[in-house]
Amino acid sequence: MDSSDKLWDYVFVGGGLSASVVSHRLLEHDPNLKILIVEAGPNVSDREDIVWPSSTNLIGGDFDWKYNTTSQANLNGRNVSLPCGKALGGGTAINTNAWIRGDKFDFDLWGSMVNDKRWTYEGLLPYMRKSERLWSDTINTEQHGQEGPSLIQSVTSTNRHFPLRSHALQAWGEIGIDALPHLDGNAGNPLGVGDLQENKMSGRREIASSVYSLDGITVLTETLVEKLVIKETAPGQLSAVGIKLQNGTEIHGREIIVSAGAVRSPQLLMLSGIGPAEELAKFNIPVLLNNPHVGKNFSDHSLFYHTWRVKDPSAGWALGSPNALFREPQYGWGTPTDFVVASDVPKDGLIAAITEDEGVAPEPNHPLLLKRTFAEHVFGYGGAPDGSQVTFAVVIMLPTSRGTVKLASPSISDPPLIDPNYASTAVDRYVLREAVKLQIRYAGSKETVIGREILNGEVGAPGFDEQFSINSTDEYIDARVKAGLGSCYHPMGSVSMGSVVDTNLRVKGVNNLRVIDTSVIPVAISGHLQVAAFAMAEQAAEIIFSDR
Ligand SMILES: Cc1cc2nc3c(=O)[nH]c(=O)nc-3n(C[C@H](O)[C@H](O)[C@H](O)COP(=O)(O)OP(=O)(O)OC[C@H]3O[C@@H](n4cnc5c(N)ncnc54)[C@H](O)[C@@H]3O)c2cc1C
Repeated sequence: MDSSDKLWDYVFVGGGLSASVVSHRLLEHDPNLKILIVEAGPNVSDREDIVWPSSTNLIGGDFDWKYNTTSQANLNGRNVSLPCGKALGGGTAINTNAWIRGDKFDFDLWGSMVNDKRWTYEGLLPYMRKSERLWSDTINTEQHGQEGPSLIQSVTSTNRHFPLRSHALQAWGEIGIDALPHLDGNAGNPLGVGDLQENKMSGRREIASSVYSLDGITVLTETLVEKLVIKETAPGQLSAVGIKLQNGTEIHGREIIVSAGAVRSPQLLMLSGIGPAEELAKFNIPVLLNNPHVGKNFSDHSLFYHTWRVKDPSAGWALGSPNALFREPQYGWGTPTDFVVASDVPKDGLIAAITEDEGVAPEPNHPLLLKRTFAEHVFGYGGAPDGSQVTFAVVIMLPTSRGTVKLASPSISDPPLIDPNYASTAVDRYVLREAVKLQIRYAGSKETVIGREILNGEVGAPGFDEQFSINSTDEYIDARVKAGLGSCYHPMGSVSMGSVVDTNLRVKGVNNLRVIDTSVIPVAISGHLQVAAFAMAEQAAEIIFSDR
């Protein structure tokens, strides 16, 4: 088949999560549509090292773009590794499968920012439900779907009953964080303790391009799109008419949909002449549309790990210990933890941090002062091969730091310059410090059963002589965070709705061109982006269809 012969109805640039959902739904609406997806990576849906539990070919493997950020000023100048999926299904081919929706408030802020109710929580809820098939038909039924393509398992539905589960729950309660109703963190208010949920079927990976079948859609894999073909179709009227592949082939379509992810979508727009004029001028790219917002407003959730010693490894608390329980296969079916825990931060310190960032004290109705999810905590049982350690991860869920995606060269062969600008605000540094302090109270104080009975101090980190303890100073915690903070693999916001695309996901100023992926999300979402991305793509398909 020569894909350059036809006039396609829809041409997708990138065959990741969003493209899989939108293209599948479009064809479902109208089976006569001619749809093409061009994806840089291969189809990995049958590879055992991808779909089976305990796969190791994920981060840093064959289907990871293996990006690095620019030197991060607030992280000792480190270049931070930022993995992204390079395969049909995109991130869902290598991601960790955590199914975490986030806070209702974040979506409502998105909707109010762009003045369109479709992007509020209530507006997206039908699509969150449409995308999922929850294992339970009794938990929060008005919040969850039962018929969607993505099967959602939980740590309890898969019978992973870790030996520390009741201790872990008790310990959170002892420091003031209570269990959520039905232990369900995916009902709009995740503040509290919820069971881990994952888009997996008994451990088997649910790649978006498999669960949303692409039968009937033409897919070119291992093919890089170099740029979009944009023409002046009438005086002052720009229209996307096709794409150009790296091998020089031009392909034409009635509508072009860029779904290359939050790192590559802004790059493709800029290489095609849409972006900040001064950026394009650096590489002699003719400016078709000067939009200074392309590549701005970029953010990522960040992740910090620390490890704690188990007092008595022979007690069999952690993976790797001789505990026979862990030989049961289901313990390899997902992340070894019981709970995903979401917390707010103390507001006094937050007010000081906002004042430092914004130059004035915040009004009482400042959005950050509401009770919201700022941090997420995951206490994990896979710390050491002999079961002698457990891990603690904190994720900064509501970053206020904003960075950029800029061109490194005029060639698609070079990844762009990726600068999430981690921990550049006083708010983010404060949240990190407070979240780590909470975890130290949980793991290293007499306040909790875990600190009293199970653990025996923190392991520490290379280059530091002391370990975390309840006596750790702010300076020490900050230094550890600077040395250890990494990406949580959730780039977003670089082609923002409102400033680059409209609320129908059309690129402002160019006909027949949309962007649909996490780059359009204009605010930080305190979920792990998959849920938001699936719901956004489900809604996008309906918007496209009703625009026809
Ligand atoms: C290691 C890792 C772990 C993660 N863990 C989780 C998790 O546990 N829970 C969660 O909710 N989210 C997780 N995520 C994030 C989630 O997978 C992403 O947010 C999601 O996949 C984004 O969807 P998207 O459609 O925006 O882009 P993607 O799914 O990334 O798709 C973009 C596609 O475009 C292709 N592409 C890019 N440029 C070109 C080009 N020039 N030509 C052709 N094709 C191109 C890419 O190869 C890719 O396939 C994780 C991500 C990673 C990488």
